[in-house]
Amino acid sequence: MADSILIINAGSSSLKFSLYRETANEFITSANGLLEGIGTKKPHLIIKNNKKEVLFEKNWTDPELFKASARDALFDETIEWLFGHLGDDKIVGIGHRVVHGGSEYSAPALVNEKVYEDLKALTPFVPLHQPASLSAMRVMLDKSPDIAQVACFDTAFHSTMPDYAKRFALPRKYFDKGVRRYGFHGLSYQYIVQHLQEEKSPLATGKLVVAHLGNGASVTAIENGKCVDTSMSFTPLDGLVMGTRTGHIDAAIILYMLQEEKLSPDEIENVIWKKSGLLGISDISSDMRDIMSEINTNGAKRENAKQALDLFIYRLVGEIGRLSASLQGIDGLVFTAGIGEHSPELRSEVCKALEWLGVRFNEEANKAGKQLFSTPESKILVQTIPTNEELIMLQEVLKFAKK
Ligand SMILES: Nc1ncnc2c1ncn2[C@@H]1O[C@H](COP(=O)(O)OP(=O)(O)O)[C@@H](O)[C@H]1O
Ligand SMILES: CC(=O)OP(=O)(O)O
Ligand SMILES: [Mg+2]
Repeated sequence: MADSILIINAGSSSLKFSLYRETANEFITSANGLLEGIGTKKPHLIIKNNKKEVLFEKNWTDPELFKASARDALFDETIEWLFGHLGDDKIVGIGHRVVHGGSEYSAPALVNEKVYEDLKALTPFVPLHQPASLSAMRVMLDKSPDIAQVACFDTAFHSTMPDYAKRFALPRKYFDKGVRRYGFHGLSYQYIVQHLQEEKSPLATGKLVVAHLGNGASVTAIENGKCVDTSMSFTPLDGLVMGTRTGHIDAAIILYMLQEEKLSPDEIENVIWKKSGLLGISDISSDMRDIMSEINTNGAKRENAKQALDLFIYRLVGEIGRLSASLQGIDGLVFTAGIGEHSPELRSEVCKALEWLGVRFNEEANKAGKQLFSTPESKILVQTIPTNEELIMLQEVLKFAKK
């Protein structure tokens, strides 16, 4: 019988989980699960062990389970499997990734009914992300009220931003109501800082920009391990071009959609969160791999794909420039998350566009996936570091776990 910790990362259409089992005083991954396609006709669950062997796989065919409202039912079945798999092992703590902690939660918090209600009140700020975390939390609170559950916030890392980086130029009352720049992907940024500290990298105490480029994408300016500014703001819609989100747009476009196109708030929400970004421009896909393959294979929509990629890079480079100015120069640039970790082509284009900043890099080292791929004459250290948001959550849960 061993202690286990469950880490849950609930997204708008997917849910990832990692189960860690204590072996010789260390928590080691024993299973990783991905429940995808929530709210579509293809809900799919796959669970693998730490050797990447498939432990369990399921496709659902009941149309009732194709609705977004079936999230809890699908999650329930996933948890059933997990509890069965545990055997005599005992879950001593659960970590939930919560995208928004508002102005009140700037550190991980033990979930109780009050915390749950506080987080629920933040739903209008993050309509696609918060309901998913809350639903996973509710299922687990009802199922296992005695297990310590810890909410780990994407916003927490950014609480050190100076006042001017937290404000919009709106009448004061909005700031007081919580309409502020918060920033997201904080668990990922925290991991990168921790990794640099463990490696005793000079970047751990220097000035750096970290680019978290996944389905959601953001860049953050960090000095001496603390956040100074970031590209996402009130919600994870702002900043860079993303898979399906607009990134920064002129706020008056929303008025145009509302007043001229007579779109409803729900329709506008759908356009700006789910139909824009790489998907909107390319008219092909939200996945960077599909965009690049369309360009490389000279597909029918090659020009669209090229425009999507060019804009993604242009806006990313521009934002790195802005953050470099806010830091008054940088010592390092780090790429992470799906695109950042796996696309040498993208990293290469970004680095070429940053030559003016003193970036020099070795293309072979970049292609080979070497962590450090800047050359000795580069003014800036350029690295690829695989992120590990789950590890940060595991560390937080261990502080609360009832063992
Ligand atoms: N080899 C690759 N080349 C380009 N992009 C990739 C590659 N592998 C993964 N990606 C991109 O990474 C994205 C997912 O990143 P990830 O960090 O897992 O996102 P999330 O956690 O938001 O789901 C995908 O949308 C895909 O575009
Ligand atoms: C905050 C955010 O955008 O998260 P994700 O990239 O998982 O959608
Ligand atoms: Mg992610």
